[in-house]
Amino acid sequence: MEPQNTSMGESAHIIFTEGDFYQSHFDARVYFDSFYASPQGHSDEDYLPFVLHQLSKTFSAGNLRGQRLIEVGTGPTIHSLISACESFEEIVVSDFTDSNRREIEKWLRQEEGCLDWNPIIQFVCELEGKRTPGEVARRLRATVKQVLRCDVRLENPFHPVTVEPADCVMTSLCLEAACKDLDTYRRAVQSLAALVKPGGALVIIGALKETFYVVGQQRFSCLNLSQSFIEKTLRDLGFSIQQFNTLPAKRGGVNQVSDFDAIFHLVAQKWN
Ligand SMILES: C[S@@+](CC[C@H](N)C(=O)[O-])C[C@H]1O[C@@H](n2cnc3c(N)ncnc32)[C@H](O)[C@@H]1O
Repeated sequence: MEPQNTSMGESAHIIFTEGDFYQSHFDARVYFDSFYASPQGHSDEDYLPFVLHQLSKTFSAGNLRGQRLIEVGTGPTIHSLISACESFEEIVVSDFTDSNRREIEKWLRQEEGCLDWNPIIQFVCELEGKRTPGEVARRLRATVKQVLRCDVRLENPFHPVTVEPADCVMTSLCLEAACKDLDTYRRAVQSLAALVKPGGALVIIGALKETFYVVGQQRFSCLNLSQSFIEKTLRDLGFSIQQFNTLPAKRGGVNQVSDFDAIFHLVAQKWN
């Protein structure tokens, strides 16, 4: 099924690209080459340096640590875990798409032809001035204990596997891609919230007012989100928002690969 304007009598509607579409159309390698081949990320966006800086600040502060971190909708990426991996004993990563999980497993096992995260790891090491890239890669490979299939639209995203609640649950650019409407988004955040231990934290990276992004020639839908809706969703679930940082899209720039107004990074703490 192609996401396109579909003639339905008088009206036309756009099909939202959900999980199954990712399974058949999301190219992990093209995604990596477009957005993660260097620390600058895609030339139309300032997304990647902003996110790496925010995650570094979040996990260097020292108050966000514990036994387990779960990342949901990891895709084929590990950049979000570079700063976090020192603060947790065990990391669980997950994605809907088989090929994305395979790319992560290839990197974890250092298989030939795996994605080259060295430039990004090096950038974070220079930013933090504490660890060498070799130490980071070793720590990360030792800390990621599970690579699970997940579907954020389910009450238990890892069904039929059960994962014990964690000190930190993180997700990056997944929910707006996976959820076709605001109700689905709200329910997905609720499922992630249930995976956070009392007193633990939810870290979300996402895009505001985004309706699409492009990977190679393939266009994917995004749910148009506002900051106020995200904040209300989290407060209603018993979270206090500790940080909500935004980076507006490049001023005057032409972004051919997406149409977001801003990138956000938030940290929210679950009340006991
Ligand atoms: C834009 S990518 C983000 C990947 C990565 N987290 C990042 O920050 O670059 C969106 C990811 O959401 C995943 N995804 C789509 N639908 C999903 C669902 N229902 N449940 C879990 N993940 C889903 C896709 O497979 C893809 O890896």
